[in-house]
Amino acid sequence: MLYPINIKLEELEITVVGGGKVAYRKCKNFLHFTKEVRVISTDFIDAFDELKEDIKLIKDSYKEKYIKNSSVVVAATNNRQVNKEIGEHCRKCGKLVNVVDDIELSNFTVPSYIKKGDLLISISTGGKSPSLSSRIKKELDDKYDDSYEEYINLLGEIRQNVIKKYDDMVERKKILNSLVDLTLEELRSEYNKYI
Ligand SMILES: C[C@@]1(CC(=O)O)c2cc3[nH]c(cc4nc(cc5[nH]c(cc(n2)[C@H]1CCC(=O)O)[C@@](C)(CC(=O)O)[C@@H]5CCC(=O)O)C(CC(=O)O)=C4CCC(=O)O)c(CCC(=O)O)c3CC(=O)O
Ligand SMILES: NC(=O)C1=CN([C@@H]2O[C@H](COP(=O)(O)OP(=O)(O)OC[C@H]3O[C@@H](n4cnc5c(N)ncnc54)[C@H](O)[C@@H]3O)[C@@H](O)[C@H]2O)C=CC1
Repeated sequence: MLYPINIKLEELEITVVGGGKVAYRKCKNFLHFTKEVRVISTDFIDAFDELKEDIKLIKDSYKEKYIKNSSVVVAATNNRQVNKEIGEHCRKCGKLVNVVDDIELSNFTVPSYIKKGDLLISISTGGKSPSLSSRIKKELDDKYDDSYEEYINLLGEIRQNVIKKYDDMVERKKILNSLVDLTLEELRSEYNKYI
């Protein structure tokens, strides 16, 4: 069973090996959370053109030297043997590695997720059904709409003030717990009470 963590990617070198549909999806996801991704592949699908500002493309077949300084690696070629070699090498070096055709060799996987401002909900099935992860994501996307971005920003601002104003932990917790019962409209109108 894999442990969920939220990780700061900006400080890490990320390399995706492969230039097909799966590699493209992984790159796009990374770029929601960091500024630059390196991609090594013998060929790239055209979709990579739209990412070219934010990715560093290296057109070559995989070589160990390309991932020497990478902390996060995705093995996404269509060659099982190459993916396996990357996975085994990374595991030996203590790198984080996602082998897209071998969950056993991976020490991380990529969940489905929705992101509304700072709200992040991720879904995984332990590799049993990526299609189900994707389905659940669509269901949650309807429930947690774009208004959550503002809602969470308001909650965050109010929380900082409540922490400053109330020293009593019990009272503080009671207020913070009750704020999430309010709708966005209610929160907007109660905002001044706390600021
Ligand atoms: C283990 C994992 C490793 C990893 O890649 O991280 C993995 C592995 C594999 N996926 C395969 C197939 C498909 N993957 C998708 C889609 C997604 N796959 C994603 C994650 C994961 N996929 C990780 C586990 C996640 C979990 O625990 O649920 C998502 C969530 C995130 C992302 O990749 O961005 C993204 C949904 C994005 C979204 O909508 O949000 C679809 C759907 C489609 O394309 O329509 C299909 C075809 C239908 C099907 O198989 O269900 C195959 C078989 C390939 C073959 O047939 O040979 C393997 C290899 C194997 O199973 O060994
Ligand atoms: N984890 C996931 O979400 C999913 C995983 N898969 C698996 O992912 C693999 C890749 O799928 P696609 O992207 O659709 O394949 P694809 O055929 O579109 O792309 C494969 C890419 O790998 C590159 N490549 C091949 N050998 C290479 C090497 N030695 N060095 C560098 N680059 C190399 C090719 O140039 C090509 O760009 C499939 O084998 C499949 O088993 C498939 C669907 C979903």
